[in-house]
Amino acid sequence: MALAAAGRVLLQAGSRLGRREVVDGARRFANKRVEVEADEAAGIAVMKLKNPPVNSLSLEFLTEFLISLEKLENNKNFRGVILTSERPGVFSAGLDLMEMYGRNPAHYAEYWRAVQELWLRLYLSNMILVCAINGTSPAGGCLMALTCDHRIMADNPKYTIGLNESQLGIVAPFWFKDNFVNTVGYRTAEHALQLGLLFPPAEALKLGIVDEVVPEDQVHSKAQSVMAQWMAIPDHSRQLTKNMMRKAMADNLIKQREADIQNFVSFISRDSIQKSLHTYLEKLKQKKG
Ligand SMILES: CCCCCCCCCCCCC/C=C/C(=O)SCCNC(=O)CCNC(=O)[C@H](O)C(C)(C)COP(=O)(O)OP(=O)(O)OC[C@H]1O[C@@H](n2cnc3c(N)ncnc32)[C@H](O)[C@@H]1OP(=O)(O)O
Repeated sequence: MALAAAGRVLLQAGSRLGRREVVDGARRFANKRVEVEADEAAGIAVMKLKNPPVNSLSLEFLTEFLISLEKLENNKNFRGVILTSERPGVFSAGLDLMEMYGRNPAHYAEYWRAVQELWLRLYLSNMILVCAINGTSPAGGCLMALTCDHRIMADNPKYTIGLNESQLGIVAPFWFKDNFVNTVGYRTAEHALQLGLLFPPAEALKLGIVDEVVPEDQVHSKAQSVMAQWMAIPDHSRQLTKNMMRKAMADNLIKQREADIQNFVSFISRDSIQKSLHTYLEKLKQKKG
């Protein structure tokens, strides 16, 4: 119920943005930041993140992504989604730092609600989600991948994945932490979260952050073959099992959603946290010059 209401708000936000949909033979639809190649006969869609330069999860991106996902969820012909980046090299740089820096409390609250919504929608999706991680994926990018049922990462040692929030002077919220703990186990999560570690593919595989590492040019074909394997399982039994495994964790956020937003707003508004973000943003800039 709460999810449906939030979804309506996002749809309204989407139309406020005035984005026009491009429909190409009903097989491909795109808004500015998300491209969907939808093969209705096969029941599979490929969702490509395309929010240059680094697929950061801005409020506009989150809104467009949620609208595209909802379209697929509402069409019962679609059973599986492959999530990937349109720009190989960066899967997603995570939450958009500019949405959390130098804004007002109302903006922080709106942004955080959308971040929660993305996580809940992906984590509780009835569809099979396969993540084709074709680039670096820190923090919120990693979280997005963690919501999927199966993760395949490109074997490129330049790419890393993990929850690096503590390196930015911020804290991974409890539901990021829970999702991570449920994936890699408590001790690994405790260690990695405190140090804000980012792992190259081989290490990520060893720790269970990803399920498979394959040569870069095989990420998409592998995602298709994994999807075929998952599609062979009857939907009702797979969905009931997924729900049984995930519901308690999602409910834990749903029941304290407003408190979580308030925590985020007061945490991110602190002068000390804004200073940390400023320092990190400067570091990103200096890296270039
Ligand atoms: C008492 C306890 C209470 C607890 C309460 C908890 C409350 C909750 C607290 C807050 C929780 C927040 C959780 C946050 C999650 C996140 O996801 S934070 C984001 C983390 N992301 C990163 O650290 C990645 C940073 N980026 C990079 O490392 C690199 O950009 C890259 C991804 C490796 C790509 O490198 P490259 O291709 O070389 O591109 P760049 O030149 O570095 O970047 C291009 C431009 O993009 C900008 N940019 C990069 N990342 C981001 C980003 N995440 N958001 C916004 N913008 C980004 C970068 O600055 C460049 O900009 P220009 O200089 O203007 O070109």
